[in-house]
Amino acid sequence: MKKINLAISGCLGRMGKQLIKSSKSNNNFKLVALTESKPLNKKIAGIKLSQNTDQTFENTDVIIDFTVPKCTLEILKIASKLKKKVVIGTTGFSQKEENSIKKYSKQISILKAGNMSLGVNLLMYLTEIASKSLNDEYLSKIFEAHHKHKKDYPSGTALMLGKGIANGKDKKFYSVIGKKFLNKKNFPYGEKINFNSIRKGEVVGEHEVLFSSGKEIIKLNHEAFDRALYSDGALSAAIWLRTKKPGLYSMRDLLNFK
Ligand SMILES: NC(=O)C1=CN([C@@H]2O[C@H](COP(=O)(O)OP(=O)(O)OC[C@H]3O[C@@H](n4cnc5c(N)ncnc54)[C@H](O)[C@@H]3O)[C@@H](O)[C@H]2O)C=CC1
Ligand SMILES: O=C(O)C1=N[C@H](C(=O)O)C[C@H](O)C1
Repeated sequence: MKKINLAISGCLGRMGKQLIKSSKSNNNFKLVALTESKPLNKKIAGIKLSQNTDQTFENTDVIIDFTVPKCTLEILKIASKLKKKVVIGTTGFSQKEENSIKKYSKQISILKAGNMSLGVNLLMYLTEIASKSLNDEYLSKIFEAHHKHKKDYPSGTALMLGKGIANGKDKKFYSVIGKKFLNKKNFPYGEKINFNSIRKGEVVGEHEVLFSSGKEIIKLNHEAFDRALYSDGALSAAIWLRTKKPGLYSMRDLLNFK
């Protein structure tokens, strides 16, 4: 089968570097473009780094984006004009930006996931089942820990897990979001879902969903140790997206966790 011409944005970032490494050892891909936020006279894997322009992406089949929301929207504007497919791993979007992504997905195929790992998407599915199975005596809260460089909180994964709790109760997610704590030693359960985000060291990613009745606590936990987890998921998404018509897809569509 013809190789997928791949572009990676944010190529000097933690995920960008991981994606270059993982794509170079994956025969399904030919790396054709690498972008960064400013002009750099630098080559990686024989490819001259550039910025996000029509010309940069002209020869691309799929763009994988793990950057910042502003960059993602910049890429989607170009991708929708050139009819390119996009895998979005970036997190920290506002509601307005989420709505823009939805609008672009009417024109092009987009797979967007706050966490590209099989484990977290399975955890979200298990969270939905737990939330559906437990009565309203059980309150819930979500804990997450990441490296000290991470700017957004709660993490995209924590928000996914919160959505899993809401889905289990057949409620709108935004109606059940509680308090968002940062670097608290302890944090309370509430009538809504409270979040606590710890930023320390070089933690790759840890998430825990807790359900408590006061008489017992049920904990669902995921720990990531290697960013290859995410790049492998993103590359699988790029392959899966190849045959998909315009629309907004998630890893749950790819993994078939219904
Ligand atoms: N969905 C998932 O499975 C995962 C998502 N992430 C998310 O990916 C994003 C990036 O994470 P990291 O790689 O750790 O961050 P990072 O800060 O190490 O890398 C981001 C890169 O994007 C670049 N960038 C910013 N604006 C740009 C522009 N206009 N054009 C091109 N490049 C631009 C930056 O210069 C930087 O090199 C975060 O939102 C994070 O939450 C991270 C890991 C897994
Ligand atoms: O910034 C990170 O590192 C990660 N971000 C994603 C998130 O916001 O959930 C996914 C993963 O947890 C790593």
